[in-house]
Amino acid sequence: MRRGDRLLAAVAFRDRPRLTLIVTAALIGVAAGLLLPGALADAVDRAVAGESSWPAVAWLLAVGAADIGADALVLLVTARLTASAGAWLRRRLTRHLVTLGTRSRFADGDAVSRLTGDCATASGVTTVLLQLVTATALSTGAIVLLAVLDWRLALVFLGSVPVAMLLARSHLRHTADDVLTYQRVSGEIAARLLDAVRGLRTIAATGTAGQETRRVLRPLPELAGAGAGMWQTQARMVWRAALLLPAVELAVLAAAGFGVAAGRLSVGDVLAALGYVALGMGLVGQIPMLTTLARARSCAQRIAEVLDEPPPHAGHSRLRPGPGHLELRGVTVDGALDGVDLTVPGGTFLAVVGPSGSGKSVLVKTMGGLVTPDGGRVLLDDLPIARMRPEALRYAIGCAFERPALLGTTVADAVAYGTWAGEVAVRAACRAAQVDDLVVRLPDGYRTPLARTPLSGGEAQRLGLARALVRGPKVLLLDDATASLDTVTEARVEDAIAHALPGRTRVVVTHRVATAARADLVAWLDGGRLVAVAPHDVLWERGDYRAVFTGDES
Ligand SMILES: Nc1ncnc2c1ncn2[C@@H]1O[C@H](COP(=O)(O)OP(=O)(O)OP(=O)(O)O)[C@@H](O)[C@H]1O
Repeated sequence: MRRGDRLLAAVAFRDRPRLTLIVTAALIGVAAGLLLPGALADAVDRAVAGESSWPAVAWLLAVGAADIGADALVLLVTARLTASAGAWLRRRLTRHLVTLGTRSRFADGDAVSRLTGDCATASGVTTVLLQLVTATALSTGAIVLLAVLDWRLALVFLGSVPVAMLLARSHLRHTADDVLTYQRVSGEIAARLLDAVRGLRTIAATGTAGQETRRVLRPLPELAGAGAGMWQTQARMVWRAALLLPAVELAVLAAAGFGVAAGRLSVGDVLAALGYVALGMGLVGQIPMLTTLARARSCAQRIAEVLDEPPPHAGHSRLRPGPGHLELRGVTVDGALDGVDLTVPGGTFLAVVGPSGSGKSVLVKTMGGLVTPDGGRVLLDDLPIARMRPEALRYAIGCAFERPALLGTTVADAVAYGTWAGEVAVRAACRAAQVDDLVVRLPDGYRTPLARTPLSGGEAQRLGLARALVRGPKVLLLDDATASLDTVTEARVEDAIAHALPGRTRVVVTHRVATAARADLVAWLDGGRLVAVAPHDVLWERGDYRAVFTGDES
């Protein structure tokens, strides 16, 4: 069984009480539907014979009411079931995507389209299956009842079955490719759109709105082609089915006419036979539902693809007491780092320097457990960080980035993000990050919504820094996290951090010579390899080290 089909089965069977209610109501609906033609025939025959038809009419009304009531109940409950299934799928997918984090191989827009469109379509599977199963039960029951009425009529009706099967086969064959193409291209357009939205500033600055619109919509003809293909197949199916029904009705009616002439059938029986034919042909009318089922299956497969991505291995060890001693042993990240051995004693201020693309960011992300090395290990106080509980790791190692994403509703939320930090701790962190003055001047201070807080690059960086400090980590990793600050503010931030979190290990990626000069040690990277680890003054003797900052080896 495909993984997507197993997911659909889980969607269909997850709410057993509601499903039981729907199946019961559907069974009542099917029974009532099958009884209806017989009840009608009985009422008509009694009326034609001049007998009292009240009991038959009452029965007919009761069966009709049961049919309508059951259908209404099925509709109501399946709507709720579909809504809760959609929410369940979205919760699972969101949780998994967030857990995968930067390891996710799915483009953002593609992930969004799976989360919105695919979840919505897949969650409708119960309705689709129910309609198909109900139609099959009604058709089968109708053929049996037709045979009970007169086996000749059933034989005439069964003549239409091969035609109906051919219709279904041709329908499925034509829609399968279109369905897959439609889903794939929708994801592609969503991914392109998300890139464009992220780059709106650049698009405005470069005056490329038209060009970008064309780029986003380039796959549109393919999407339109697949969409039109699906509709054409659907339309073809509908008119073929619409031709088949009267043809079969006419054939059965003719056969029933002979039955009446031969005295085997009454007028009411002819009416009943026509009712059974309509019910029997109901399955043909449901053939387009096979397209919906195919779409639900391919959507579920796309969701399952994400859920099948193995989440990062989560360790179980608690934090080991220690000064924040970091050690990298033979750390290799394919394409970025090549067997890096580095020891950062607890409490050290380490600057990481090197030319652009030398692997500085990847190095600190590996130290923080944000990038899993392809080889080697990172140890914090002699414990591999891969074995640490994720929540312990996040409190032990604080990370701040060059372009922090500030998450949360208010400024205070953004700083306390992911912690239980109260107002006092949030303010202390903001003071250390030299951003408290700015926040208290906002209209509602720390309660100002982020959406109403226009921030410069440096201000956002300082809030990102405060978010790392609020956890009181024993290791602080700053990946160009103060690059937008002027050198005076940057030095003030460094002093304030040293004062607020004394004795903590700090690893700072920097392009500034002044920062490297203030550090206890400098790790110099080039081409993913560690060139040297030494105090700045010692390294400054070397022309190639000076060239990292000045571009001039003399
Ligand atoms: N998670 C990753 N896995 C593998 N390679 C990566 C990863 N992230 C970045 N790279 C690659 O590693 C190389 C070094 O990137 P990195 O961002 O570490 O450079 P950097 O020294 O910080 O550069 P800059 O000073 O310009 O910010 C780049 O070629 C980049 O494409």
